[in-house]
Amino acid sequence: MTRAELIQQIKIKKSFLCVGLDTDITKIPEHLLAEEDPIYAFNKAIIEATADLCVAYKPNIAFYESYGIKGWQSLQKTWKALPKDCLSIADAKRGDIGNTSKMYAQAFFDEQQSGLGFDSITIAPYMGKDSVTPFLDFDGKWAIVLALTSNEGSLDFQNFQNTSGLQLFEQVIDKVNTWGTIENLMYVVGATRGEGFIKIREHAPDHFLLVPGVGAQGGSLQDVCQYGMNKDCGLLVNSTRGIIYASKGLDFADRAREEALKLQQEMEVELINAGIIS
Ligand SMILES: O=c1ccn([C@@H]2O[C@H](COP(=O)(O)O)[C@@H](O)[C@H]2O)c(=O)[nH]1
Repeated sequence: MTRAELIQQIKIKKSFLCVGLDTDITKIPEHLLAEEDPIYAFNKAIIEATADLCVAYKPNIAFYESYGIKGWQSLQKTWKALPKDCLSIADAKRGDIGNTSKMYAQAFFDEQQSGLGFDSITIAPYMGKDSVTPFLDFDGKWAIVLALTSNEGSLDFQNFQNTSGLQLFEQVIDKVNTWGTIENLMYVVGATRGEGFIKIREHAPDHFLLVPGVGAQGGSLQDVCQYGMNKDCGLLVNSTRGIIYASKGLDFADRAREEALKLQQEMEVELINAGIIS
């Protein structure tokens, strides 16, 4: 999916919601455990219940690879069930020396080789240029690079200042910007970082940001929009547990839809206030 197509979907759906698919078999409704592939059955129901309300889906790969071969099969079926008008994000946080990163990129992008053809993948940039650029060599695909994450531990390194007063996440963005473009690079910025978005936008005014941390982690959608939205919206705001685990009963998909709808409605207001839609 291109940047222009993503912006178009945001305008059509009046939403910049990304639904996380971190499917934990211990948290899904009991009646699904009788299914041949309970994880896929759960994901399919969530996708069908939310597809018109979101512009992206983000399976976190840990929740699939932890089940070995069966988990990868659930992931593949889930990826195939994702609507074509939504950006598919493999939240895999990969990155290694160049020839290994190339294999990771093939694993998630090259459908002919691996059976998976995600639109984008999250990348940990710690190993530098050769660990990131193999993901940028795939036409039409996106690398979503960790910049300022939502977790407590983000403060361990990401805020370190150099002698010019620039924090590490600012230096990361400045450097990574030189490897790609706003057409194939996004950054991860946690919704819990509020005013941190001001600095992020100084360094990446036009890039899309993938923003996890609303819902279960307590980040504020309003703050994210106030400090992080740009003229094209420039945001994909993710919620996972707050949507997919809204109920453990027979009504789980309906309750997931209700939670997604609440976020979509708040997003519509933000898009109208910013003059992006009318
Ligand atoms: O900084 C980051 C980067 C990634 N994540 C991932 O996003 C989702 C958040 O799930 P919630 O249930 O909505 O909290 C999850 O897959 C994380 O691994 C993040 O939270 N923060």
